[in-house]
Amino acid sequence: MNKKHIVVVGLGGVGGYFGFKINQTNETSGKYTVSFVARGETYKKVKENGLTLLSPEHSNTQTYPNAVEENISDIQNPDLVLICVKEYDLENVCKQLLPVIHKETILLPMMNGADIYDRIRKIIPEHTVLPTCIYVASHIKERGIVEHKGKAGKMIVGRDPEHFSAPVEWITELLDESKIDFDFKDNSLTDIWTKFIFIASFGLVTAKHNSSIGAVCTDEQQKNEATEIMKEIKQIADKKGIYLQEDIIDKTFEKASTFPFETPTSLQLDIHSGKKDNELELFAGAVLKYGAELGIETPFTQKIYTEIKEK
Ligand SMILES: NC(=O)C1=CN([C@@H]2O[C@H](COP(=O)(O)OP(=O)(O)OC[C@H]3O[C@@H](n4cnc5c(N)ncnc54)[C@H](OP(=O)(O)O)[C@@H]3O)[C@@H](O)[C@H]2O)C=CC1
Ligand SMILES: CC(C)(CO)C(=O)C(=O)O
Repeated sequence: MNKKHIVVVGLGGVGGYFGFKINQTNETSGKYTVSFVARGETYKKVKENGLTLLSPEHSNTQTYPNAVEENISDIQNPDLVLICVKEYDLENVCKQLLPVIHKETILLPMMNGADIYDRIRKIIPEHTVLPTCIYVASHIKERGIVEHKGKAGKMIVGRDPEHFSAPVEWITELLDESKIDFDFKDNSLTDIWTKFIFIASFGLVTAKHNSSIGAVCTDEQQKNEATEIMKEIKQIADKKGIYLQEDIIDKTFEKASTFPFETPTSLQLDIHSGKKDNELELFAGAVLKYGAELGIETPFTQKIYTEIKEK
């Protein structure tokens, strides 16, 4: 039997952490074929030196996949594609994947955001897409070198609602063998939206004020702004039939208060470091789009979206 071909697209914080784990296990077992897709400087570095992960979980920091590709078009017969890019690269990646995937290829987006499944579906309508929620704290230290801090990363992977019976057992086996902490659920949407309500509200408010998670929990104005954004997201989830706890807003503040006071959010860091791209559309754009589609007013998200855009 042919080995399953696993492709990791994007070797940043997420792809560099989870892709490393899958590949390092496979270097010993040889059970799968693993390819990494990276671009520019990252491609050159990983092709030359392998992928480096600095993490308390791995004493051997290097891993070398079966192939490193610079272009998605060079991938052949992928069985599983881990999409590990920021939201602003998603459509571009999906358009390039469409001609290289085969009928049975499964797509596993490892990204934040409530609308990722819908956005992939628009470009890739037929294939199995497993909606997934990711928890990890990892970032690019240098091209080809990813640093992971804190708790072990975790994935909550769900069945595709449109391909509920797609054979995914081999994927859970792969994650198990790779010693990745994961839950597999029939429906992962509650997990995805529970994380979304947190990162969207805290991301937007910290980005507006260049503050911190602690400041959003304690400053009256910031707390109020985050609360109003969460209310809008809760209404959207309700209308979409996605279950969120009734006291999700209190629960979200409780969770946020367990973070060190000064913790920044990724959206805030991206906006205030003047990076060319950021995930504002992922956090606010999605709320505005769903609000308009479902006839739900989203004035607080609209206001903060405009304020951040004007920065
Ligand atoms: N990092 C974290 O701790 C967490 C991140 N997330 C979410 O996960 C998603 C991924 O984030 P993260 O890994 O941090 O992002 P990064 O920016 O660290 O990594 C994304 C990588 O994808 C690469 N990439 C983009 N397009 C292509 C392409 N066409 N071909 C090859 N490589 C490509 C980028 O390349 P280049 O460098 O050239 O731009 C970059 O290296 C986001 O939605 C984020 O919000 C969720 C939980 C935690
Ligand atoms: C947990 C949190 C909100 C802070 O780092 C995050 O994951 C993010 O900003 O993307």
